Amino acid sequence: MTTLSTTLAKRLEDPRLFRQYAYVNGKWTHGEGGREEAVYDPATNEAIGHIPLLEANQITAAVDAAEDAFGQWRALRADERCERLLAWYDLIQANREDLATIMTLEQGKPLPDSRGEVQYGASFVRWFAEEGKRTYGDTIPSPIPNASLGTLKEPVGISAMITPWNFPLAMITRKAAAALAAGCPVIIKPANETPFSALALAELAERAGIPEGIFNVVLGDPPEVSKILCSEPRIRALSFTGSTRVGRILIEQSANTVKRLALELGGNAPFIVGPDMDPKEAAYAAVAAKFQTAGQDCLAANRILVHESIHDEFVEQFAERMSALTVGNGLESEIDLGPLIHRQAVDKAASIVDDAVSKGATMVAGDQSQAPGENFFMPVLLTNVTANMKVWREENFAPVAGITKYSSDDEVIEMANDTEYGLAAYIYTHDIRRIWKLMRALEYGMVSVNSVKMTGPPVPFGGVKQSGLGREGGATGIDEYLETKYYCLGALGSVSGS
Ligand SMILES: NC(=O)c1ccc[n+]([C@@H]2O[C@H](COP(=O)([O-])OP(=O)(O)OC[C@H]3O[C@@H](n4cnc5c(N)ncnc54)[C@H](O)[C@@H]3O)[C@@H](O)[C@H]2O)c1
Ligand SMILES: N[C@@H](CC=O)C(=O)O
Repeated sequence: MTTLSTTLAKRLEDPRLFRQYAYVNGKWTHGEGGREEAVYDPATNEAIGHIPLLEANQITAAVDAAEDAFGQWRALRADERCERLLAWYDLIQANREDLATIMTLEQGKPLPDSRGEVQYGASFVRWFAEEGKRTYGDTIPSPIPNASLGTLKEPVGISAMITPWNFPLAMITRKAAAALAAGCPVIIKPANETPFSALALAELAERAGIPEGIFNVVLGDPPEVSKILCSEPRIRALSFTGSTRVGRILIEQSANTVKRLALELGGNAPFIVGPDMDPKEAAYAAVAAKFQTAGQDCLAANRILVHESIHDEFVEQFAERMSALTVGNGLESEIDLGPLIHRQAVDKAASIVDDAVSKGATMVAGDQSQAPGENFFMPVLLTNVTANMKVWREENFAPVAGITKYSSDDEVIEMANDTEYGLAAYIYTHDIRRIWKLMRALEYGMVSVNSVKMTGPPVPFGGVKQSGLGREGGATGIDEYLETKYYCLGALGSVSGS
């Protein structure tokens, strides 16, 4: 196994947070078959470390460990699990600068954004630590004589989590904290592009006193590992965040074991600007909603739909604001957009732009000769975007903004819903009737009105249509990891009120 890369060694206050092993049953584990994979800093293409690719029997060993540990963990009182989770939360906070550095090195996002994600990720741990104490069952008025009926909430069992590279920490904590609080052991398979944030979380979970076997991070060839996790009958729940393409594969692979599935999949968010809006205010908001994480965000404004009466002024303001965005290595200061995750993402972005231009879109800005490195993509602004273009149909996951004109509310509703996706939508207008009409008509799991920011621990995060199943966070996020057990206590004698 390679030693710490010099870049990381120099930058971390606590180098033990940088682990190049899987974490199974409380032990740092190498691959028994000797296979490993390099992890690269997308800004420089420098290898920052290596991860082992585990063999099938090692993944099964993680399930064995989780099975052995489950009984003790579920038997803890909810407030005892809460204490462990709060200790984990405190450790994440105490190490936030190192966690942010690791994230920027493996993911590329600017350091202030990484700090924001660490904070965001930690907030789910605190939220679910508390929610675990409120997993109430019900009392049911009995239709059966002399019986008492009700429900208990019980942990679903071993829960597997497969997570993406764009939010390498928060997409783990939003799932794992809920499962742990509910009393479930977790087996996490992070994206191979960004494993080190997950492994740092494992190190901190161990320090927080989360017992061996309860928090596992497995690494390997993604299709190989996912297939084992999906077909393993002892794993009762699978929570996945990633593309709709892979989500569909996991649904199929989980069919034989009839797992509980929570799927947070792709988005294709419309950003609707009403005729009453100040074009500058709306354009600045649209730039913020489009370019976070260099456009590699499931909530990114993928299709910007602007009323014809303010379209030209909006485009002008958008272009001006966009031209002020700085692109560079996320470790440097004053950077707005880091690199894309790898070269294939750059090629995909370029092909989406080429497709749009070949079908009649106008490229207002986006000179790629200015890109500061191989994996960077300069922000692009396209106008005259139409529904036959990839930039409309696909989640572009890149800093490519496409603007389309519309003329009426009914037209924009139809345009916005013209997609298989249904994660998030933005509406910018101050007209209350329009707000209400659009909000009700949009086929999306989340609608944000006059606000770019829409997420946080109390929010039921999730999509409709092919953007997923279930909700993460909020008052119901923990339910993904709980079973409802109904009970009927009969022959109680005549108890008044039973
Ligand atoms: N809805 C949400 O909350 C949310 C949040 C973040 C990202 N996303 C989505 O994630 C996608 C981007 O992330 P990504 O590129 O990492 O997604 P991805 O689907 O390629 O990968 C996600 C995870 O699946 C694994 N994987 C990849 N191929 C696999 C296969 N054939 N079989 C099994 N597992 C496989 C990856 O290793 C990774 O761990 C976007 O579509 C984005 O919208 C959604
Ligand atoms: N930005 C999302 C993650 C999607 O990529 C979130 O806030 O959870």
